[in-house]
Amino acid sequence: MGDYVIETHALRKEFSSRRGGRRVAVAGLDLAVPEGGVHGFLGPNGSGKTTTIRMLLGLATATSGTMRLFDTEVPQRLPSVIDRIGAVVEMPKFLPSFTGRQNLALLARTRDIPEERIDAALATVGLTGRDQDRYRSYSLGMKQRLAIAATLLKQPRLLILDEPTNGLDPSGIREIRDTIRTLGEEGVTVLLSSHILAEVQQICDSVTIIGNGRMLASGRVDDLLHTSGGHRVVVADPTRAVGVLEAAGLVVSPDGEALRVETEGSPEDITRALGTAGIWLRELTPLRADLETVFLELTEGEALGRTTDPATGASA
Ligand SMILES: Nc1ncnc2c1ncn2[C@@H]1O[C@H](COP(=O)(O)OP(=O)(O)OP(=O)(O)O)[C@@H](O)[C@H]1O
Repeated sequence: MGDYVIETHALRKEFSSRRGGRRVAVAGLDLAVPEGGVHGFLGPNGSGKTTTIRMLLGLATATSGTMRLFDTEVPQRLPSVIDRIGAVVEMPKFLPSFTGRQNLALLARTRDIPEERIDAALATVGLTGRDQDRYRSYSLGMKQRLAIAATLLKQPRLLILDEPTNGLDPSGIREIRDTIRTLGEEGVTVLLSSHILAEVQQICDSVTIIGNGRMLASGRVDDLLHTSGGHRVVVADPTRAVGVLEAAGLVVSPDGEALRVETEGSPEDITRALGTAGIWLRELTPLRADLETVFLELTEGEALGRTTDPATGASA
């Protein structure tokens, strides 16, 4: 305890379904988010990310389980830690005819926050220079960054962002990514939920991958990617090489002009087998699995949502 900014234990959330059964949105989730850096909270659509975030923020009631933020039990003691937490769960309502800066100034005044913080917040999200434009002229990405700037006014130690890149074009995604990376480097702990791995892989230090409300994997991105993705092999005679490699007990598949030797084969196994048969390598390249591949393997076959029969409790 104490090393994690967010901890949940056996967290569960059930909704009543229209058929009178129960829909299990979060099914016994143990989440542990270390302090500092960017933590990806990843899972397919409907896997329970938003529901978990809403429970952490006291916006939804857990059916059972426990949650701690900054080592403090929530929702019971949420008021004592809420000042340290910023969250963008849905787009806040800004005044369209006000500029970005005026919107922030209004928020600062109503929340009794020194207006001097506005410049820093705008700079962190990369809106300096566009702050005098009216909100209604902002692109979706700029609106999203202004929403983040608004939460930065209270200088949070934990920032929770629910799918901040949803609906953005590639340049908008890049801008949000840069903003989040900056925050992580400044020592803020960022919980970043997403269902698109490729978007977040570069900026996450650690991740939790969920499916159907359950944890499928968690840890440092480097460790999750450690599993080799096999090897690419190029030889003059691939047909003969396939026979030789398979005879050595390796799993081989064609990969364009090359061959792909699956994860079990070490570089030594491959070179030994081919060399013994007088086949000389032109190329041997380790294939590094990316987070998207790990994610797809883990979430493959995960049905979205789950309903239990009210009488038997069995999954339907
Ligand atoms: N208010 C609600 N009433 C009934 N069911 C709900 C409610 N909110 C969420 N659910 C269900 O709970 C499950 C998890 O939804 P949730 O929104 O938490 O997933 P998510 O991982 O955030 O998905 P997305 O990436 O699409 O936002 C889904 O099956 C959803 O339909």
